[in-house]
Amino acid sequence: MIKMTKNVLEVRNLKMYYFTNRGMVRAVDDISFDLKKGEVLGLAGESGCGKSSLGFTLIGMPTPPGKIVDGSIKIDGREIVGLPENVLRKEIRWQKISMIFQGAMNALNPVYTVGYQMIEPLMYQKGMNKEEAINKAQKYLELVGLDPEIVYRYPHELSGGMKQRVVIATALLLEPEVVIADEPTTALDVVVQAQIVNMMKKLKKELGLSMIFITHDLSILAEISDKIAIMYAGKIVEIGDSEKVYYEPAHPYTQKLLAAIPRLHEDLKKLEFIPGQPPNLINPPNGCRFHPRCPYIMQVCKEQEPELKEVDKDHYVACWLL
Ligand SMILES: Nc1ncnc2c1ncn2[C@@H]1O[C@H](COP(=O)(O)OP(=O)(O)OP(=O)(O)O)[C@@H](O)[C@H]1O
Repeated sequence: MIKMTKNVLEVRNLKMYYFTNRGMVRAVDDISFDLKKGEVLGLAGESGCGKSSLGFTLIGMPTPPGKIVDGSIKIDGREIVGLPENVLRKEIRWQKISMIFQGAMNALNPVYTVGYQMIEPLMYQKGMNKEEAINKAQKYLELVGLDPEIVYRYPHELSGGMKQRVVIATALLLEPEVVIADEPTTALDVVVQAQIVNMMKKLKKELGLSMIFITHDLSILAEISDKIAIMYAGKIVEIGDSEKVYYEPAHPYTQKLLAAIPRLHEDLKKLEFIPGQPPNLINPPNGCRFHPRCPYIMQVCKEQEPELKEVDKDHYVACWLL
């Protein structure tokens, strides 16, 4: 039994902005949270709210023209903000924190075998010889439910679900403390999606994996997460125990987001949509960024930004109503 006590990841007041010709896009704007050993944090929010930007920032690789402008990211107690690229590459990325990129299964190189693509980091970062590296790659392929002989196959010989398992195995190869999975089930059919989610639950149990699972599909999050964080316009607006957030959402945005997903045994006519558009992150609204779309808007919401406040044990919400 893993004791869920130690924080493997501590993020404080993290800001990552894209410095574009049109202005500064505040994609990650003052984000703080902890991730404990063996815990899965589900991260959800509408398209464009900054989920992938946060993922790339956490592995120390904001996409240009993005830059970390403030804050701290500690992995296993070690600060990684400000580390030079060569140190990040040698000691942190893939070894301490890795990422399953959105759409990575379609980015496998068609001209190399699966094994060739998997063993490179083992040989260059861990100094293994080819045989040792192939053995390790095979062990990880087995772990994700694939035939180890797949190391000798080419990507085009595999189905989408198999390719996604290869990508997941590759992200785990250097035994990182934290894995960020960015929409790992999107683009797969629902049966394969369920298989991948089950496999990831198994990995979490067997390896004590700490994971950030990014998706806009809240029903998947409830299935896999211990904790859920809801992002809106570059900020976390609600974070807490997954059951609490899913069944007793406290932020009006989370409530709207959950009302917008179809659930079994419920009248489809009751499905809601969230009126309005997510804001432009170059000029986000003053006060609470959700106020122009919120049904409960008050004067204070237009003027002052609400901080995350503990509304229940380990359940934090940024809203003036609470
Ligand atoms: N390289 C970039 N340069 C400038 N702006 C960017 C860049 N990448 C993302 N953005 C902007 O940052 C904001 C957050 O985007 P991001 O892709 O992180 O959101 P997301 O929640 O992951 O969306 P999705 O669910 O569609 O992947 C958006 O306004 C987006 O347009």
